[in-house]
Amino acid sequence: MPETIVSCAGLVRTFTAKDGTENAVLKGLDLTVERGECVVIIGPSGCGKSTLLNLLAGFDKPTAGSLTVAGSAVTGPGPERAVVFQDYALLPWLTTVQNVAIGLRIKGMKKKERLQKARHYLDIVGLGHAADREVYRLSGGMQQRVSIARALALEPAILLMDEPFGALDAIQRGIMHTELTRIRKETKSTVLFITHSLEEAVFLGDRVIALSHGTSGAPAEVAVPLAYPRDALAPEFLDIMREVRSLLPAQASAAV
Ligand SMILES: Nc1ncnc2c1ncn2[C@@H]1O[C@H](COP(=O)(O)OP(=O)(O)OP(=O)(O)O)[C@@H](O)[C@H]1O
Repeated sequence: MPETIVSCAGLVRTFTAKDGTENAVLKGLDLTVERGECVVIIGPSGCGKSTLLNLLAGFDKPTAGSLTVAGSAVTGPGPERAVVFQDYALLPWLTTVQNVAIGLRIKGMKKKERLQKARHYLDIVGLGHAADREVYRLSGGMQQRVSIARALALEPAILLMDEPFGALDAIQRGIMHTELTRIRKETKSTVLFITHSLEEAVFLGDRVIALSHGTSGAPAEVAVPLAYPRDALAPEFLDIMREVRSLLPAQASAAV
């Protein structure tokens, strides 16, 4: 039986400007994510992808509707929802392992245990050898792996990833796609991933969900029943990319 990790029902987020104008970004979104799934969110700029992620992370509160993660209502940030952003948000004055361990303070773990766990997750992201290096000396791709290790170390119910590879060059991006697939297999993580890239969406997702401006109800989605490793040039991959593109408005699909 699948276990629901994320459940949004009738989720509304309306922003009100100083002059009273209302911007209804989410108008009653229904969405679920099951344990172990990688759900990718795609959609035109400004449609509310980051708004949704911020609500899930507990950085923002819905105007109406319900939002639960791992069976509990979201009322603020928590270690069961780890966020990975495009900028790595690392502390440059700390070493790599200290950067990963620091997030574990929130769990009240002793220092020795924190460092042990941090080293374990650095091994998982392939950075065990760089544990004691100054983090700011690492490449962009390596720094993004550190931020993923920091998120994984929390052993969260879900990893929330907001365009995490957006700042990487094409080669690093490709490496990170393969790595994330491997890490998911190894840690059985549940992931909600935001991207502008159709190829990234189909490469990583079990399901790709397309938001639109003012999404209400269950958004359109495409299942990606392709085995790993996925070949972005295979006809069945391209067919799914086309299907996902057809869910986007013409201007947005021209841009991706
Ligand atoms: N704190 C805020 N206050 C007011 N308006 C906001 C706030 N956060 C987001 N918005 C508005 O909500 C809408 C959705 O923004 P959001 O950042 O979620 O879009 P997005 O789909 O992630 O866009 P992009 O793909 O460009 O990153 C935009 O119109 C934005 O201006």
